[in-house]
Amino acid sequence: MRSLRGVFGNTWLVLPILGAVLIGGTVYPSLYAQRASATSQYVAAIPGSLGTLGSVGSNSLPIQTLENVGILNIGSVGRLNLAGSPNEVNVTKSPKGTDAASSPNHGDVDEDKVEEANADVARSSNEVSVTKSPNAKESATSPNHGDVDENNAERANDDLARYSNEKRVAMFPNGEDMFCFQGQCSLRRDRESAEFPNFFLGVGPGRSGSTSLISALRDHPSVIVGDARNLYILDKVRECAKGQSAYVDFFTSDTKSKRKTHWFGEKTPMYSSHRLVPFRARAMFGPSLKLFLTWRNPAQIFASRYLQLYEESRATLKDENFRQWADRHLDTFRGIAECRKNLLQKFSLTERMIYDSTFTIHATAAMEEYLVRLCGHMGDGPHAALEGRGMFRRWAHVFGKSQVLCVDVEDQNSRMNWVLDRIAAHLGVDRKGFTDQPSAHKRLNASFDILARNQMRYGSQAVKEMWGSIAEIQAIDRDSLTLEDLRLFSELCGQ
Ligand SMILES: Nc1ncnc2c1ncn2[C@@H]1O[C@H](COP(=O)(O)OS(=O)(=O)O)[C@@H](OP(=O)(O)O)[C@H]1O
Repeated sequence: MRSLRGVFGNTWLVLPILGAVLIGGTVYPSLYAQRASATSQYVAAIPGSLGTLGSVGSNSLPIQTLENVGILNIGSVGRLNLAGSPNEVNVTKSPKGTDAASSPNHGDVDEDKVEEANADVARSSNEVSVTKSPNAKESATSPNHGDVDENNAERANDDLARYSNEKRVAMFPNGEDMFCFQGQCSLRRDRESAEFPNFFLGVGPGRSGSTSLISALRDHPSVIVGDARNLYILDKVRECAKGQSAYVDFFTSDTKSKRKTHWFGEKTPMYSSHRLVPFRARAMFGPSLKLFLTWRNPAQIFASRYLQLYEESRATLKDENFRQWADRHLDTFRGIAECRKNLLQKFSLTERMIYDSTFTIHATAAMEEYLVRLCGHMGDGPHAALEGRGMFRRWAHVFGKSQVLCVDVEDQNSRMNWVLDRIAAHLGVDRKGFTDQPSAHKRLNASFDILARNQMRYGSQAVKEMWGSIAEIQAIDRDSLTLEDLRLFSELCGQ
């Protein structure tokens, strides 16, 4: 198995770090001090854990533990010499540079929330500012796009190194790991101390049937769904910092004792597009979190979204026809993808490699934080659909396949009782608690026809172009898939 060191081929960097840590941090005192301070964070986060965690901050960690806690692996990521790279990091702009560069994260819905989430990412990232591009006004608003100059690359490299040492994983004596991300550490799977010992999240893209899934879940007597429809917790650093207590206000009517026997959960489509959410969720709930990933053909998602905006929030469409609207988001998507690709190339990595089984989740988290800081992420739930079935790989990497259940909207449509069987098995709840539901048997691509009629207001050319956009969106998913992705998709979706 390739380790990160193997991937980067910089074993020589690891040895001094290991030496320094083992002799008590004399050569790399800051590394050691940071690790010790991270220990106090764990202690603060976990009531009653002082005794068990004391050893994490001691001066005599065995090598095995250092490997396990990720310090060596992550340390090696942090030491990569991005700043000293002979080639400057140039983020290629998408063809329609202005739109794409201005806002990697903009979405059509709830711009406030999206902006807040962006600001959170920027704040949490020590604000690596980017060199202003010719579209200065708009680029400047985004921490994430544009050309990255050498100083900033150097600062980013420092940030990555700091991240690597501060936000770690600790090992409990019994071999259980605890994952920390941005100061938030997962609690032990100790039912007494966790606010929500049994928690699930709906993390599928918007317009993929997430509301009907959550309604079915809400129906079960052992399942309690958050008060509001979309809770927007994990896309905000501020909320994540509260740990599981961030959720308490949304479940006001339910007592703490009920939380030990019932499943609690929420769905927020934004979680599918925010690249850091899987890591935050892992830190907040630990490895036992259950996930529901609703899936729908990305082109259908786009058609459904456009029509929803047309009905509910026409102003955000700025009178764009479907082609113009879709192009705007395709440009943003491609701009982000290009930016990530260029940065990853500096490390001789690809998207696929950082979600490969040879990468620890801690190393993937460090890399994602860095990429999100410089390149941004899609800012609206439905737009995550452009990532296509690759999204299954990301969630399975962070939680393991057994924690992720795919719910394809086509199955909700044609065999809902089969879907309910699977949901009950996934949560381990009594199947009889779900009311049998007739399948909807809606015409699933109805949105395309409705969209075509809608586009007539822009003329027949707009209808023709609409089909071009739809083909492009479908091609992104199709062309990026490997056999392995397809296998994972079939396995998780039960197909
Ligand atoms: N059972 C079943 N069969 C077929 N289609 C279904 C089903 N349940 C939900 N849907 C369709 O899913 C779309 C809404 O998805 P979401 O609930 O995820 O939307 S939202 O992001 O929360 O607003 C919306 O799609 P469109 O009708 O194409 O707009 C719903 O009709």
